[in-house]
Amino acid sequence: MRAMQISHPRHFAIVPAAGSGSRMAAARPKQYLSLLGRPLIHHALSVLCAAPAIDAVFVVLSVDDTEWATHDWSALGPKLRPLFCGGATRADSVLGGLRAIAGEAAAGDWVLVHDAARPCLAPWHVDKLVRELAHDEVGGLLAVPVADTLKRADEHRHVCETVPRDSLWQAQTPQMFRYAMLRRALEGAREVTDEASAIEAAGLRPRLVQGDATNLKVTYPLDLHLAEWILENREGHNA
Ligand SMILES: Nc1ccn([C@@H]2O[C@H](COP(=O)(O)OP(=O)(O)OP(=O)(O)O)[C@@H](O)[C@H]2O)c(=O)n1
Ligand SMILES: C[C@](O)(CO)[C@H](O)COP(=O)(O)O
Repeated sequence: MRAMQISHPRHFAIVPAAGSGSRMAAARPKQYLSLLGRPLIHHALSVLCAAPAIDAVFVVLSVDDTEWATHDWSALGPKLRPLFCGGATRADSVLGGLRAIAGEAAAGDWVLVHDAARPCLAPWHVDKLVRELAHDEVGGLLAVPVADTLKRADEHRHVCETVPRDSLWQAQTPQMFRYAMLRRALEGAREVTDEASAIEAAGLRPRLVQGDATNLKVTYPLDLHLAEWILENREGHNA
């Protein structure tokens, strides 16, 4: 690891893409499902590679991934770097990616972790996150305020409580933290479903940067149709 860079940190994207997509129940991992004629993962990678603020985009693939090599990624340019070091969980995959780039990342460089399964990432999402967190001591994440009334269910799916939604947000990605801080946090907290949780477990408070609902995660089959609609109807149609 190099010395802390305070003045001009670089920005690296890490895209965990080593999941199996079990909830999608498709014949192949969801990151490779076709979305507007391209692998689903291609859409977010395209935005990240084109973002002026981002210096390199590391895709964390499963160790035995055989599909990556069957696609042509050349249109995305030289920033794109596959790493075959995915782990058993999302957190393991992200940590594997952080370890793999230890030789080139400095402690103070920013890392933006973005799910391969969020294909509707837009350039303005990245710009807003990077701009709003540029001078933040901790970092943070894109998120949207909860809009629905929330119910807690018992084991029979009867409502046992209405949970006040004030100050509740839904976490999205990218989640942006300093390299050394994020690596240390994930080394210490592996049972987490996002990077911010690891940072919180380390006693810090990530900042919430308001995104929007178009940056959805493709989890179930219906989400694929929603993603397609969003990309097709987005102003400027950057799909
Ligand atoms: N061992 C894992 C598990 C997940 N991911 C990645 O983390 C992101 C978010 O995870 P999720 O939506 O849960 O994807 P899957 O684990 O593939 O889906 P499921 O939970 O339905 O199996 C995805 O881009 C996925 O590829 C990963 O890199 N390594
Ligand atoms: C990181 C994330 O996308 C934020 O909403 C989410 O936590 C991933 O969770 P999953 O259970 O791995 O889908």
